[in-house]
Amino acid sequence: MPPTNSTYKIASIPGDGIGPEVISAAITVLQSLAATLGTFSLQFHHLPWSSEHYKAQGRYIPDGGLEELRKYDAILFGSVGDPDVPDHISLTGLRLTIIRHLHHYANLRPTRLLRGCTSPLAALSGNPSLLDWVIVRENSEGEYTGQGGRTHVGTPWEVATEVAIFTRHGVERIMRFAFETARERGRKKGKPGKLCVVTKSNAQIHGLVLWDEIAAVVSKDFPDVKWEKMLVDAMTVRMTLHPDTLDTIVATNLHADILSDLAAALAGSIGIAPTSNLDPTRGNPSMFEPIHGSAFEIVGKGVANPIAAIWTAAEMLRWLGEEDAADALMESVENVIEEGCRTADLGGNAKTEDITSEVCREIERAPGQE
Ligand SMILES: NC(=O)c1ccc[n+]([C@@H]2O[C@H](COP(=O)([O-])OP(=O)(O)OC[C@H]3O[C@@H](n4cnc5c(N)ncnc54)[C@H](O)[C@@H]3O)[C@@H](O)[C@H]2O)c1
Ligand SMILES: O=C(O)C[C@@H](O)C(=O)O
Ligand SMILES: [K+]
Ligand SMILES: [Mn+2]
Repeated sequence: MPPTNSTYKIASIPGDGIGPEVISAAITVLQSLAATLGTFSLQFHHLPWSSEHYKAQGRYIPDGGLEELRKYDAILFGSVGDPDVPDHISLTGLRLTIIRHLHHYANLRPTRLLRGCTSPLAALSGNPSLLDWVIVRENSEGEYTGQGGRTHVGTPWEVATEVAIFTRHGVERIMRFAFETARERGRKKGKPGKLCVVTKSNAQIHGLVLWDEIAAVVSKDFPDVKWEKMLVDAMTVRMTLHPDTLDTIVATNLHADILSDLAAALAGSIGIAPTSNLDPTRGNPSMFEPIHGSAFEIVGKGVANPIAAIWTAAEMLRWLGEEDAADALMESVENVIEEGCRTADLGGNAKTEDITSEVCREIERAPGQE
């Protein structure tokens, strides 16, 4: 196919902690890729929305900011969370507000063992292909709706509620998205799609029973996808002991949040794991971020692993339709890790900027680029 030379407008929100360090690395790598391939270009617009901004202005997002986001083709996000601001204020003030406003109801969290990474699972040594998953996280409701409240605050009879919300609309749309994802992954592998619906309907007897019922109804439209249910506690055991039996996984907002950190650790580090907050209707720009947070204890040391942010950048390119560029970027990343250039979380002593410059060098010397 001839190059289309599209130009994409990207809003970057580096945020807090190591967010600015890893987003700067991802942007450097993306610009090197765009310059080398010459098939697309990227224009970044930086938005300083962060806890510093909140401490100075009393809000994370300025007036009109959410509307402004709609002008972009995608959003590249770092992390939010600051030692001086309660975590629930920062997460709600920035990440969750954007996700709610732009209807990012599907959150995709791919995990695989990149070349050169070592899993803590002995069973995977010598056969990394045994771990290749994508977790589909429901990103709009469940345990994350902010419904509930506190009364009798500070007294011995204080009450707090945290209400999980499951709507037929919300559950059905994420199930359809998960079945479609499983079908598409099966098609690419030349096998039937495979979906594991994570649940906890033995104890969460209303919302998760609805979840299971809707999964069964939606499955009728996907007779080619092999699906099953699994309780979330048992799922942690299966991920650890039988990773090869899983492919696409769908879970509620909170269950998937927890399972995806486990998945990242099983693939070697939280420092490599990417995520995409998607509006699958494409009515709004989607937002891409590493799954990790602000990592306060390593801020400013130059040791943050930028690979989660770089893999995130590859997923952003994929969503924008630049599949070949995304594949080329991941090829370069894996070559760098395999050559032994690794940050401390992966057992090495390379700095953030070493990985960044090595990935750029690898992009420039990839086949066809000399
Ligand atoms: N989406 C987000 O923006 C997001 C995600 C998770 C946590 N948070 C926030 O971040 C703050 C810290 O949370 P936490 O400590 O639970 O999670 P975290 O992901 O920030 O850190 C967990 C551990 O992983 C390490 N780590 C994380 N990313 C790394 C990287 N790229 N390279 C090397 N090591 C890395 C950290 O040093 C720490 O030991 C909190 O305020 C939390 O609310 C935000
Ligand atoms: O759960 C969240 O929203 C924050 C963070 O832990 C994440 O994984 O995105
Ligand atoms: K993040
Ligand atoms: Mn998380």
